[in-house]
Amino acid sequence: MAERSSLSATGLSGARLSGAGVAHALRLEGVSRHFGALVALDAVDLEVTAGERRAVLGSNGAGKTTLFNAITGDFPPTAGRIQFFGEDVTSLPVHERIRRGLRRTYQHSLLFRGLSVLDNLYLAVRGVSRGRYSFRRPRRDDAALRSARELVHLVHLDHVAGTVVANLAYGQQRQLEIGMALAGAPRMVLFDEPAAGLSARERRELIEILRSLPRHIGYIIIEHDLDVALRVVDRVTMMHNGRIFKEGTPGEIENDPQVQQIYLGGGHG
Ligand SMILES: Nc1ncnc2c1ncn2[C@@H]1O[C@H](COP(=O)(O)OP(=O)(O)OP(=O)(O)O)[C@@H](O)[C@H]1O
Repeated sequence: MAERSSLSATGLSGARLSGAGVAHALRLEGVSRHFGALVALDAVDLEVTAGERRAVLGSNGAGKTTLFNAITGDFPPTAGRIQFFGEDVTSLPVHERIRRGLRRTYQHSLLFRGLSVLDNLYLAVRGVSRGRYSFRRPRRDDAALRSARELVHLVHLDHVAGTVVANLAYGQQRQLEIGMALAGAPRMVLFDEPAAGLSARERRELIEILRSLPRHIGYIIIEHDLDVALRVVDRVTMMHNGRIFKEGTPGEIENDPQVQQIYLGGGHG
C-alpha cells in the first residue's frame, strides 16, 4: 500500500502543501450557527494541522454535521471565522472551497447509479479539473482516466471497476463515495459517517482504506462507530450541545469517563 503515495496523475503528490508556510490546515474561531432560536454550533474554536487525521464524535444533535456544513460552506456560520490553509474562507461559496482543496462526503449517496465505478470516478476527476463535465469519449491516455484508475485502486474497487453502481454491494458504494471525494488533489476531506450501514467485513475494509490514504491528505471523520473512528485518526474532538468539550488522542478519549458517560450514554450502541 505504500506506493499509494506516488499518485502523481491524480495530483495527490503533496506538492500543493509545500511552501504553504502555514501551521494549520483549518482554523475555526468562534464559529456559531443558529437555526432560529436553536444554537446548533456555539462559538467553536478548532485547529487541525496539515495532514492530520481527526475524528469528531458526539451524540445525536451534538452539532457535528452542522460543523461540517460550516467548514464546507453548505450552511455558512452565523458568526465566527474559518481559515483554510491561512486563507479566510468564511464567506466563500462551496465551489471556491472545493477549488482550494476541500472535499466532503455526505450521509446520502451522490453517485451516478447507471454508470460504472470507473465512469463515476472519471466524471469526478473531470468535474474538479478545468474541462468540467465534458462527455466526450476519453482517449486511452487521457490523464483524467489515469487518475480515475488510481482512485479505483485507492478505494479497493479494482475488481468491480467496470460494474454499474446500481449492481454494487452497499459497502462498495460507500467506498466509491470516498474515491469521489479524493478526486483532484484534495488537501483535506471531511467524511460524514462513512461506516454507517456497513457490515463487520466492510468496516474492516474501510479502516484499511482510510489508513492507507496518502499521508499528506488530512481528513476529519464524523463516525458513530468508535471501533472505526479511534483506529483511523491521530486526534479526537468531542462535541456536546454545539460545543467542543474535549480533545485528545484516541487512547485518552477511549478511557475518559466523561466521554463514556456522554457519548456511550447517548444511545449509539
Ligand atoms: N437545517 C436545519 N434546520 C434546523 N435545525 C437544524 C438544521 N440542521 C441541524 N439542525 C439542528 O441542529 C442541531 C445539531 O444538528 P447536527 O445535525 O449538526 O447534529 P449531529 O451531531 O450531526 O447529529 P447526528 O449524529 O444525529 O447526525 C440539532 O438540534 C438539529 O436538529
